[in-house]
Amino acid sequence: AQGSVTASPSQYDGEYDCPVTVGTPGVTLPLDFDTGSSDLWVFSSELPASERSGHAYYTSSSSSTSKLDSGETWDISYGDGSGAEGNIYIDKVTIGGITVTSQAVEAAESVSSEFVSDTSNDGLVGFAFDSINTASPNHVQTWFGNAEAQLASPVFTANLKKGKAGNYNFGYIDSSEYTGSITYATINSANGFWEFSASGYAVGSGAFSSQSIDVIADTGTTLIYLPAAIVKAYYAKVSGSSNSASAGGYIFPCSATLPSLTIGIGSYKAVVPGTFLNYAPNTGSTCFGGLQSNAGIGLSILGDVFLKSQFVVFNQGVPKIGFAPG
Ligand SMILES: Cc1ccc(-c2noc([C@H]3C[C@@H](O)CN3)n2)cc1F
Repeated sequence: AQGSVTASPSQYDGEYDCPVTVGTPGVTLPLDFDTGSSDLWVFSSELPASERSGHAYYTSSSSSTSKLDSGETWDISYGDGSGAEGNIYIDKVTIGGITVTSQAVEAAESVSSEFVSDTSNDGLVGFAFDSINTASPNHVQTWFGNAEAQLASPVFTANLKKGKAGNYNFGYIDSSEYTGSITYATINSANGFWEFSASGYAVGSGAFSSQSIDVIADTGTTLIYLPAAIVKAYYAKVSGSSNSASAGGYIFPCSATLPSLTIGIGSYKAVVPGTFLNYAPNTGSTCFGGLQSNAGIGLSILGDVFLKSQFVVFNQGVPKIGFAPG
């Protein structure tokens, strides 16, 4: 089997949500696909009504194929401090025409305020490695982990776009979605992430600095977070920029012309256009950067601002990750 699903950006490309059908009869929910976590969870009828407002949700008792995964609970926290928790049902989950008949569906009994107010999604699908799934006392498998048996190849691809719909494909690589050739990096999955070493960076037309940068590819993170020294070197080329405590990061005049950012993957030079690095308006005539410091995060993240400039192959078989111009 192979499948494809549309990925729709929320405002400012804050996240990319995809339709996922759960249960029988199916309820279709927009879920945030997140290669930085490994829980599939949904808003559910078990939430207080106040926390469900503005959201669609899964009602296990209305699904003829739902079965309680007795004794199992989940409790997840995300990088921004948001989180959710609840219990678990086994039910059918279809994405892009591919059905997993016995998927662990983590039903939310409580969600943090960030999720209540983010009405773009009704939950998340984690595409990282099973080791960081939060189900307890036993891990449950990711949807992709369960779907792999149906796929010709243990791969999914991300073809995210700036300001318009893109897609995720499962089980195949569509050569019409990229140009040139795909360059792969070996993945170290010891921490449960799609983690690899980038080979360096360049700012605009400046010299490429060869250095190993430990990064994760995370579709659930909006921006790019790199070591402070690299970020400082980037904004040194943006007149009027400053690292603003009140804004929570680097800002600059919205009229600024931003240089591109090149990230090395092996010998491949992945270029993020300067326009992608003006993320969104801040206050007044200042704008907020798509590249920010990883200080306090503990690792560097290639989030959507980077990923939407590339075609990305996530190969869980090896594991390895591949990049080509999108
Ligand atoms: C309201 C809301 C908050 C956070 C997230 C979120 N999803 O993925 C991630 C990153 C950070 C890391 O934890 C794993 N990937 N963050 C999504 C939301 F809809």
